[in-house]
Amino acid sequence: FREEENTLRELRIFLRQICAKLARNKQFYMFSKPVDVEEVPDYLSVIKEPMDLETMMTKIDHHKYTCAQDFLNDIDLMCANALEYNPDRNPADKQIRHRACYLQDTAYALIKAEMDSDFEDNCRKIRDDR
Ligand SMILES: CC(=O)c1nc(NC(=O)[C@H]2CNCCN2)sc1-c1cc(O)cc(O)c1
Repeated sequence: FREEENTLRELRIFLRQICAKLARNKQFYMFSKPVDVEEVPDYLSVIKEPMDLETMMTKIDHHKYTCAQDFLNDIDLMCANALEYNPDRNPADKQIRHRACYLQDTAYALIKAEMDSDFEDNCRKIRDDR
């Protein structure tokens, strides 16, 4: 059991580094904090489950992620929300969709590049056994 806690601690440290790196990128500014309903008043009537990088950092600290895929699922949610809220062909919507896809691809690439697949397999086993 102590080994499992060590593995999950290592996962949290790794995910914080990934999350911080994404949040530092100016191109992902609009994904860094919860959507500001002052700026986009109808957002919560369209998007049922908002997600952002600050919320994800808090979820790491609350031990909500037991493997990298759980973290990537929230990245996928954040991206899907942006595509859903910005469907139109106008330049503003297109740019936000592009940024959302770029964020998603960057997150997957960072994790695949820096995470040992055996480590992720171990984390998933811990998740599935819980
Ligand atoms: C994150 C997101 O999905 C988002 N989408 C927007 N879309 C629009 O403004 C489109 C909607 N269609 C008509 C043309 N405007 S603004 C916005 C946003 C940007 C920020 O700088 C902070 C923030 O919290 C949210």
